Amino acid sequence: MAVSLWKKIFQTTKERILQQRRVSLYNVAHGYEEELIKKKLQQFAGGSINLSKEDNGIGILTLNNPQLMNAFTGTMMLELQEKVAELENWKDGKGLIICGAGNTFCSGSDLNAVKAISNCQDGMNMCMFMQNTLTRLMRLPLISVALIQGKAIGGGAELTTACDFRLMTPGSEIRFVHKHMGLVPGWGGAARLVRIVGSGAALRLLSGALKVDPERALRLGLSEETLLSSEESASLEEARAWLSQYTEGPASVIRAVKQVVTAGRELPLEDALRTEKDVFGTVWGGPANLQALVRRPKHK
Ligand SMILES: CC[C@@H](C(=O)O)C(=O)SCCNC(=O)CCNC(=O)[C@H](O)C(C)(C)COP(=O)(O)OP(=O)(O)OC[C@H]1O[C@@H](n2cnc3c(N)ncnc32)[C@H](O)[C@@H]1OP(=O)(O)O
Repeated sequence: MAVSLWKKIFQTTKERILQQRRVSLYNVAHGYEEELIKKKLQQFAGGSINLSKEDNGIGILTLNNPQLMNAFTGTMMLELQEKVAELENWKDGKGLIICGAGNTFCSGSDLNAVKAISNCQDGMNMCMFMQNTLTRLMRLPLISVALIQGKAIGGGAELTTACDFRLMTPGSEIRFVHKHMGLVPGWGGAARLVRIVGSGAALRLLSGALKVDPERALRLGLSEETLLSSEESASLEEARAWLSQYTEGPASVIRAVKQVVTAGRELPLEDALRTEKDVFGTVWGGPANLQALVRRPKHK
């Protein structure tokens, strides 16, 4: 009886949480025309988004367009959406590291593509497309890290704010250059930056288009740690080691932890409490909990 009740709660909760996640930020009611912008973005090819899902539950998502400092072409934006959907369905996933090829992070939108979609309709549709995708990325039930090597510029800086944490290598830089492009962030970077560093610091970084080096990022709370190495593979190994401190344990529990924190961060208190109760119901009396009750670990 108890087991079947637990299973019913688990299934209902899982469906509700999944449903919440699948409701996009923008839809036709907002004038968003996804098929139109996907067709347009398809015209701007180049580069790729590579995803490696490892047995330890850590995914490595690589922005791969090093000739253009990993600038996002149209097809890379489409591939990012595909990879986020794949990660939403990766039940064993616990963590995610986002990095760029060629020892640099990302220099934002491909300016060649930006020129061709500079009209209002295409620009707004691209903005909503990327906000939908980065919001889904942010809400993945995985602990995500942006590994910033080299430059994270414009939309690249915005992408870092869609991750739970940022790690920077010596000499790397985050810079919201939008002002110099006659823009403001369009991929949700401003809204997320305010929540990370506060409105005062966000206003200074955006209005000054300030270069944020690792030391300034640490002071602002924008970066968790400055890694020791600036070498590409060594810094990735450091990032894996850093993330593994937080992803050790059953995937069901790590994913539940991210879900309750996402609820606490985004929902009004009473909704967050109800979501926490629902997520609690998916782990209480579950395999990991029952095994721990047998083991009786000492938390010294
Ligand atoms: C809504 C759009 C907005 C957003 O998404 O919010 C944006 O992101 S708009 C784009 C904002 N990004 C930029 O303006 C970055 C422009 N690039 C640079 O400032 C510099 O390239 C750099 C990133 C600081 C690196 O400088 P450096 O190390 O000196 O390399 P190069 O400048 O020589 O770059 C190598 C090569 O790559 C090309 N490149 C770099 N960034 C882009 C880009 N965003 N789009 C297209 N191409 C880019 C650069 O032109 C060089 O190519 P070649 O000239 O052919 O050698």
